[in-house]
Amino acid sequence: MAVQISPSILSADFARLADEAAAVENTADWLHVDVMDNHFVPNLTLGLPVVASLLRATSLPLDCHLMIEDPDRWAPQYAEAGAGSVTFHVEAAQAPIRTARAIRAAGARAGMALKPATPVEPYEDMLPELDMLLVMTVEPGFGGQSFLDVTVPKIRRARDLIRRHGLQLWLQVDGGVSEETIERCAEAGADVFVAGSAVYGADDPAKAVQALRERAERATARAPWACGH
Ligand SMILES: O=C(CO)[C@@H](O)[C@H](O)COP(=O)(O)O
Ligand SMILES: [Co+2]
Repeated sequence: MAVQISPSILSADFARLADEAAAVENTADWLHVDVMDNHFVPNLTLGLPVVASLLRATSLPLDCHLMIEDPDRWAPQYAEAGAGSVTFHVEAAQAPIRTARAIRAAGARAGMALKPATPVEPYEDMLPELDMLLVMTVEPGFGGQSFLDVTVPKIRRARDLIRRHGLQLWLQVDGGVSEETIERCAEAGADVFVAGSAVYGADDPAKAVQALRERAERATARAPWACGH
């Protein structure tokens, strides 16, 4: 199971998004796009028109993280627009299974996100409906926050559930992921790593992606759960 790095453009210069995407095009796997509506989270970013423009501006697949109310209505539209992956928050969804199926039907990977205090166990039965589970490692809403260590046991429990069910879904972490914290996440079982300030706050974003990948790969190789994968 390969490590994947998804730089978050929340920490990029919004006036130069095409250039900022190009800066990581050769080293990143995805471009993480944080959609915030100022209702689900106390911050406002961008929506479908910017996603449509970004799709034309980069060859990287877009990993859209929807921090919005009513994702049941909006998430399939991001998939129809051409996002490679669309992740909605379960706390905001009225019908998470229907929404995950609608994302897949529109041709994208379906992701479901959990805020730091939302447990994974109640959603065990719906994991087969998903292509990715996102464990938030900060409270959603802002870049540049400190990694919440309290979320690491949940990453471990999520990996354990995925393994026990024999599922292939990816396990993403998002928030405060840096060269200092990425190994903790990888050892606990994460395989897709979002990083905003650690990439776009660096002098060389492309090199920052490589450095994160190397650390995650080293930690994955020594992770106990990796045996048999
Ligand atoms: O979804 C979010 C924040 O809510 C993230 O994707 C942030 O953009 C990550 O930024 P860093 O914590 O890596 O600076
Ligand atoms: Co995000």
